[in-house]
Amino acid sequence: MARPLIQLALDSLDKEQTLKLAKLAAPYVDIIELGTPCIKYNGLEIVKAVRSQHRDKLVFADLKTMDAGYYEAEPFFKAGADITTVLGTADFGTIKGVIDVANKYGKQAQVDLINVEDKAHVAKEAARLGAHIIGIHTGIDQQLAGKTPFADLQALLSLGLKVKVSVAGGINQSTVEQVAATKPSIIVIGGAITGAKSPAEAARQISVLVEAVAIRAGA
Ligand SMILES: O=C([C@H](O)CO)[C@H](O)[C@H](O)COP(=O)(O)O
Repeated sequence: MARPLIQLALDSLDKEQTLKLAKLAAPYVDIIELGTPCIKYNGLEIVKAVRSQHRDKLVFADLKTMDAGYYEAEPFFKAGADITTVLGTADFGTIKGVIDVANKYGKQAQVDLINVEDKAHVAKEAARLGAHIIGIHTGIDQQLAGKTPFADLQALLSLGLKVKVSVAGGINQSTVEQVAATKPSIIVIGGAITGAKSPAEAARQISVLVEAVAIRAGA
């Protein structure tokens, strides 16, 4: 089995701290995400900086677009982002706009199902519109209320849509094997790496755990 890609989520407002964390964890991750707080604070410049420092990684701009999809996402693709996000709670016209502009640049649009009531309906429609990735996402505030993404991930995967599936929401060294075993395309890890005493070691541990699950599944 091809292992899921590992996405490092960077949610700090501090540009230097963001670049430092990206550098420390880069050897162990496939995708570097500029999280929504980071993108709102630092804008296009942080995308350009990460793009130029990590030519071999996918750069993810977590715009969480809610309106004017094509118009909002285009400058981020031009700046070097490979993937941008649009909210599943947005109008399908907005979602289509982000998909269209992603296709124009040979990039990818991710539909984030955070706070979406009928996830199956939105996921099916997003897939029909040509979304490249659909994301199950338990947000930071939802995590504080004790929620996890695991049941929603199973439900989305069981739809069998022809689209990549990403999962985010408080995943750490204790839960990443259980998540990897369900075979999502992308596993997002934020706080478990960025909040660790040694972010590089935490990222290394996670990559070893994900690799081990893939090897066991292929055996
Ligand atoms: O997308 C995120 C959040 O909504 C803030 O924008 C996080 O990057 C995502 O949840 C991953 O971080 P962890 O939950 O800390 O793993």
